[in-house]
Amino acid sequence: MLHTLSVKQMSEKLHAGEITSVELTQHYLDRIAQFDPELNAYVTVTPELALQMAREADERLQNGTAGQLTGIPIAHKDIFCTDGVKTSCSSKMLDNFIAPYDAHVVTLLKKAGMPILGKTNMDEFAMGSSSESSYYGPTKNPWDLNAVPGGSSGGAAAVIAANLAPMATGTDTGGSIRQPASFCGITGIKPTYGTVSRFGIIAYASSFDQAGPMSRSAEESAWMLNAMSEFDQRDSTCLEQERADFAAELNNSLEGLKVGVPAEYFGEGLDPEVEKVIKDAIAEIEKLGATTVPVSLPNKDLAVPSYYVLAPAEASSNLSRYDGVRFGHRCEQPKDLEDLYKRSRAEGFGAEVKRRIMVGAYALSAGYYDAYYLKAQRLRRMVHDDFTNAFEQCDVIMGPVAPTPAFNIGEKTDDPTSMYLADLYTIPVNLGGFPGMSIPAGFANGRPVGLHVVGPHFSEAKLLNIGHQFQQVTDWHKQMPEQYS
Ligand SMILES: NC(=O)C[C@H](N)C(=O)O
Repeated sequence: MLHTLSVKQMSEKLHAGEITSVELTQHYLDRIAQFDPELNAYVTVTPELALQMAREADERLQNGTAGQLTGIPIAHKDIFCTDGVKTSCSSKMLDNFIAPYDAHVVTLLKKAGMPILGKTNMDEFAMGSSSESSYYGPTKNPWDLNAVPGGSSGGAAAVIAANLAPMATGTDTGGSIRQPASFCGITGIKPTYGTVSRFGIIAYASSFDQAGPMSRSAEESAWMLNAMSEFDQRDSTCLEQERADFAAELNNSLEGLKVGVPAEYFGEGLDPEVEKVIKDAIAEIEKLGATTVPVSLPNKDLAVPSYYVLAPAEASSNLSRYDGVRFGHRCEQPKDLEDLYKRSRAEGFGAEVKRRIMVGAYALSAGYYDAYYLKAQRLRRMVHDDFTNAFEQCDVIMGPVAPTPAFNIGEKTDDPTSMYLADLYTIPVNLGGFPGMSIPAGFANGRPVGLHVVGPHFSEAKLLNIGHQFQQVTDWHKQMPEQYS
């Protein structure tokens, strides 16, 4: 079965001429047609584009200009602008938006020769942790159709878990790559802020937004991150630095690695089964030569409140461009300009997006700025400093990605605060701009659990090295839900 091969095996077969990219791509398109109506992981499927790109990839494979990922199909989160293809951010607001250009990430992955299967479902404008706030309805978790896949990159995680794409792009503002990766039993890494260009990624909270790869294994994510990161002057926060090889350290030994274990990540609210999976995974890493040291992240509890002032504040500004005039949803027969703005926005945005715009606009309003926004910025610095202090005693920090395995569809939709707390361990990492990775580490109540590995700025290669070594001695990343294997 083609879809059960690793990307490495697919690549070898493509290069050896044993399979063609057209065959591989068609195989995934057939699976999408068969399984996606139930999972709802794709917002748009692009068969003609996929096959056209697959034919081009086959030419490159034949004429010797193909790279490692040439011919491997990919799915893009519907937050990445894709030239000529609907880019909705899972919002009614952009339901009619055909992007006129590619995001830089999309350009780079096109250059790598990866045929685009389609665009994946997500929480509307990336605001959520369950992919339930999508205008197109919730995505289901392939491991259990009653469960959410996590969010906001829930569609991306689900397509990999269900073998409806071997690789996918995601974005992570407060946990949106790592938490769905954990919930769906796949690997995902959020790189250091500034590693991947944000050009052409629909902006949510610009000082946090960062794109990254999602795949089955750490090795595959390393290859994909190599292909998608390159300095881009169109994003002023994109780091101008020498291009790193994120796969360079994959085979290094973990002998002597110092793993920081923060007590605060194992406290109240952590599901005991998740705790056991994480402790067992850390023990496995110790067997590979690592040692653990207790570290402290005393300001952990300030992270969620700080984020939920700053992210909505940035969002209220970023989303002001959707006014029914330039692009996006426009209401029918407006009475006047004010009516046009009001009704277009009222009709185009869903409840969670409206909630955040209101919170953000309030936090930024005259007289409240110091009390909320400025204070939240100070907390952000304190959370950042917790990590830099901890990294003086250890190389990386490990803990759970989320306090629970995937929850049920509908379980948290009426309680935003409990939804926000699903990102309790991931958000602090975004506040500091650090890289963080989720790797499959086991199951709790039959649902996947990810191990969270966080490192200092620019330590992606080390994180992927840890992931790869762990995946040499475990097979959690190879497990597939029975009906999709
Ligand atoms: N976008 C993200 O990283 C997800 C986060 N749960 C949020 O709603 O902001």
